[in-house]
Amino acid sequence: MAIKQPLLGSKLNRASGQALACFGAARPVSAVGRLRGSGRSDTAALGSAAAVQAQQPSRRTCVRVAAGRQEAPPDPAPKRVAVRPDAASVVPEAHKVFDEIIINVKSGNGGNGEVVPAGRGRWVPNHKYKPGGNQSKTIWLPASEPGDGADGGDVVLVCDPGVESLLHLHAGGNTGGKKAGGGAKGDAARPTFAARDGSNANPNTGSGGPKRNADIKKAKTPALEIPVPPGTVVKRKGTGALLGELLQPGQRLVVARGGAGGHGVMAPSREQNLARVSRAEREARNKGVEVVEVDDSGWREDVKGQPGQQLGLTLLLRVVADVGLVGFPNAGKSSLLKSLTRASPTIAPYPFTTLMPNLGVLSAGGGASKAVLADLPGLIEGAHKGRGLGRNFLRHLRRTSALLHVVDAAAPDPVTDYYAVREELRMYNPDYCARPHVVALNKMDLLSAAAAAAAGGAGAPASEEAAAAAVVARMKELVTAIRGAAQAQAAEHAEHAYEGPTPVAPISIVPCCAATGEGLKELAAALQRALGAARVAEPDVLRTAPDTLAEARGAAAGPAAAVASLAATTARRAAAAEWQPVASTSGRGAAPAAAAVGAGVAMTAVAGQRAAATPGAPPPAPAGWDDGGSNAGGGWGADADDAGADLSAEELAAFNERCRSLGLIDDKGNFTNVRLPDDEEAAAAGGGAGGGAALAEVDLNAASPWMDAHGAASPGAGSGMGDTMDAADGGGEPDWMAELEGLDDEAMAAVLAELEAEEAAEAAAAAAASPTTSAASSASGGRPQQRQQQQRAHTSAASGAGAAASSRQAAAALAASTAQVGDVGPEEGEEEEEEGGEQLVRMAAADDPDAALVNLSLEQLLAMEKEDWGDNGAPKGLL
Ligand SMILES: Nc1nc2c(ncn2[C@@H]2O[C@H](COP(=O)(O)OP(=O)(O)OP(=O)(O)O)[C@@H](O)[C@H]2O)c(=O)[nH]1
Ligand SMILES: [Mg+2]
Repeated sequence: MAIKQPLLGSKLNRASGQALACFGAARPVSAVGRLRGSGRSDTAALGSAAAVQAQQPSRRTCVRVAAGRQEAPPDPAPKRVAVRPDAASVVPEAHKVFDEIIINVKSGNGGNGEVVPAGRGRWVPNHKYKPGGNQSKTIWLPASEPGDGADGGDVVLVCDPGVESLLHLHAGGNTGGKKAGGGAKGDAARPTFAARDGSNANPNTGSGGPKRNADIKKAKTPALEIPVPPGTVVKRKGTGALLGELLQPGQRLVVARGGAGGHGVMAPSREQNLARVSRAEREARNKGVEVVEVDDSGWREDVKGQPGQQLGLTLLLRVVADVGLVGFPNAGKSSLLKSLTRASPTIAPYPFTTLMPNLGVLSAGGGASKAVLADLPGLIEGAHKGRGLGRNFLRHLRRTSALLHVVDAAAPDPVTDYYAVREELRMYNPDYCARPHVVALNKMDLLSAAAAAAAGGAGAPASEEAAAAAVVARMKELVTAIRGAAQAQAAEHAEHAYEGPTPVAPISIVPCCAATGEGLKELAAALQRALGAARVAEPDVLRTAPDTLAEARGAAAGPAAAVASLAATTARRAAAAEWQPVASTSGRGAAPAAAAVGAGVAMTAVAGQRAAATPGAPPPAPAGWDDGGSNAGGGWGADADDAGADLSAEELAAFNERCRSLGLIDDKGNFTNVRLPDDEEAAAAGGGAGGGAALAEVDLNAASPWMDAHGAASPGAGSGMGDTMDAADGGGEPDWMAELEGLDDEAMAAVLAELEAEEAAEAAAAAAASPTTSAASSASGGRPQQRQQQQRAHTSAASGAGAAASSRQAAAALAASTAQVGDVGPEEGEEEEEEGGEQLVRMAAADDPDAALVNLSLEQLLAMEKEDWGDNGAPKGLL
């Protein structure tokens, strides 16, 4: 009985049979095995083209290759995409992300192969012919030399150190705005880069190809090279699959393989065809296959060139730099980069002047090697969640080894600024906080000017001295408080057992002034030390040393003692360190700024002497998270600028007071679980109790001399920047931050209306998806209310943890700490975030049956945790 077995379209490919006939080779081709179009259509996936090419020999069923061919011509020079630094075309996109782009790429189609009628040769022009010579004009080309079509051009990304950004790709592709060969819906606006198609083997068999000499086996098609800057990460759009990273100059990544050229085929003669068909039929029948139809047109498919690949790519730039400059907007990062290096970034008195990282090479500071500094766009609170495009900016830190925290010393609360940025780093990626870092207290000139004004006016010698003293006092206070904030962050990390390495203290805190150049030498030296530390430090050294952690944990038992013990640790380090006085710059003039920087020397020396004179000072602590004192001679931990290392009783009191004002410890000296709230939380708290009141005062605009001076330049009504950030907050979508900048009132109203509509749609979708949470969310009227609910829940959970008296409170603490784990998770896909969030919530609920009793229903808790997880910036993509 005949077995009915459809032959994939019920057709046989007779080309296979022909191969047997032509070569008589014992190829493993069964009548059912060789199917029409086999192996020819699977070129969509990246890399499959290579596999297809590997199969090519087996596909050449009817090609006879003549011996003694000439060598193939050398590859033509690859075509390069012109870099168009046409800023005009991108200016309207201001405040969008330029270091990320989605592009379409399309590799070239393969050219068609040649079909030569069986048994027939032909006369072709003789290229060696010269008039008057003895060569004939034409030569007889045997019929057995059909030419192959050329492969289509590849699309290749090339790492080019001469390119600094992805801007040139934003300027458009090379297809004149056209989408090459179709593409997914909605991607028409993307820049499209298409490589050239392969030429046909013979102009008679297709269109466009150059006339080829039959001696040439296969023409080459130049690849389309797209230059990208070092540090470009390439992902497949849609799946997010990482295709590769380009780090080294000259590195190449083939992102789309050109389609394979069609094979030259000698068309079978009628007799051959008949014989082949009947043989295939016979073989199939012998195997019990019922043959419905025999397709002998397969060889024609072989002649056709394969289509090229077409895909969407997401290109991200993570700069490759040694030091990343981080800080709030307007802190002076770009100004410092400009002063420290030869880079010329844009500097302006409005936030988000810097949209893309600026690179500069630091050769000062006595370091043997040159360091690349990357000035990043400003961060704001909530950056780790994406506020103000923070996530886009934070990812640039991935490849830096050390950080320079730029703090505006003249801002209302520089310490809070520093702490806020540190927290953003920690919540985005805890590893960032374990990197050696230097704090630059920038704009000391403004501090000095303010002090001089307060002391009775600049110019009078007596008041100048008083001003200098006031600046020194302020600087000392700042240095001490920043040290304290760093330690408190480490202590908090230990107390809550957050994931990741413990945040480290700054290697140096350097007062400086980008405007006058004061302190820059010291800053450069400090950066070199930080880089030295990063180079020598094992990963473990960057992490927490157990003994230091133990001290930090002791904070829970005796907070005041813990603060003292932390301070003592620092003092021990100061005593043990080989003090290296900072080169004084005070000799340059009697300006208060110079005095302030010079005061760093005096204070360093005083601190060193005082620490050395402390009776019974314990031996130096072992290398640790903020220590590593073994590197004498200016290495890791040699805090030459650590003016606040040794604390007197009053200083300690001031330090505690500072911590209290920051909300890091409560009135009794206990470390609190208070985090710096975002603007919404501050608004919800209404300048409420405890640290909230102090924290609510944080306002980038208020009372800032430099902002006031330039406030009028800010767009929109009111205080510009502040308004913009609030609007971005209200929208809840970080990317709106960019969009809102510079909009007029009308446009702003339209954007806000759109935001509201979107939120309403979101709420409706959420209600449809989850009937249990819909009641709560609709009752509370959408996302802002949901957030407030979450905040209330969060607050009650935190306060429960503080009291720590009952199992319910323990439950709240558990829930809170569970949420924190989510906060610091690494980046992953969005779906994973959701799943992970739910999982954690379920775990929390399962572990703690009392959770529902802590002023919260389980539904509320679920909603809160989901919200938390979604907003915590946890990981989208591998950034
Ligand atoms: N007086 C004074 N002004 C400074 C100093 N450093 C920077 N500025 C000013 O501060 C403003 C902001 O400087 P930028 O360097 O653009 O600040 P940024 O941190 O790069 O700002 P973003 O790019 O927006 O994040 C500019 O008007 C600078 O002139 C300084 O040391 N003293
Ligand atoms: Mg800048």
